[in-house]
Amino acid sequence: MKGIRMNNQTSAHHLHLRADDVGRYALLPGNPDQVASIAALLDDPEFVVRNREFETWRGTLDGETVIVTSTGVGGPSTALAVEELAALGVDTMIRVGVSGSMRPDIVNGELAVLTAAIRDEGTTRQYLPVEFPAIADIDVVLALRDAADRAGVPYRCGPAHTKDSYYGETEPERMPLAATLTERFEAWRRGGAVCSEMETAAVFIVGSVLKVRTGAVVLMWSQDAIDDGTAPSGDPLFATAVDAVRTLIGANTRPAVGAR
Ligand SMILES: O=P(O)(O)O[C@H]1O[C@H](CO)[C@@H](O)[C@H]1O
Ligand SMILES: O=c1cc[nH]c(=O)[nH]1
Repeated sequence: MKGIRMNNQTSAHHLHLRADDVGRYALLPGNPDQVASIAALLDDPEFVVRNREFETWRGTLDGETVIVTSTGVGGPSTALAVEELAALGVDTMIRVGVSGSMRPDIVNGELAVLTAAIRDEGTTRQYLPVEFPAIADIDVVLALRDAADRAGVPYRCGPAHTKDSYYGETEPERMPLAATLTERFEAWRRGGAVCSEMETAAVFIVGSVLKVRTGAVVLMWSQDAIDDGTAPSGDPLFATAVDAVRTLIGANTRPAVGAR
């Protein structure tokens, strides 16, 4: 397999997936515990394989194979998941995650359709200079926005803040760099970031480099919910992501930027 390490020439080094396990479409939650719940919305869901933080289930939508693979937390594991899936033939990937809202008016459980990501992390700097924007594919964004409309859930569209340190975001005052973290977070907020999370920049930048389509939809915890631990339901998030994949399958288009 070109470009990635394989185990005995058969399965991808980290995901343990083979080319005939996958189709063109993948949903990418961070959390392995969410994979089966998302796959349950596909036809004929079945467990495929698990290695490390990477659990994969497979099903179909309108006859097309769709896989659900967890990426784990953060850029490094997410980047290698995108790399291995792209090498196996997946050309459309949607992150399905959880985030903290960055605006006081956002209600616990609103969704965010992410159009871009602030690259406040380290992984993507090993792919492209920071001047290169981490942006989603336009067709994936529109499919997600239409799906959120159909789901009838409140949602925002805009950029995410992607970082490496969860506690640097949620408890910056504890960090030696407290003043810098707080000042930068306020700048992201004033620039229009809707939420903060840990994987989207890697999905978008590695997707750009590998010429695959990417997008992301995330559930937003309100600031109060982050403080008191009130988890919003994941059901509208999962339904929106799966509905968007159905739209993209129906359109049957391929990534617009270059053929691999
Ligand atoms: O629920 P997931 O997709 O893992 O997303 C969020 O949750 C984790 C932090 O608790 C980070 O991975 C962050 O991006
Ligand atoms: O505030 C939050 C909530 C979930 N995930 C994050 O990365 N940050």
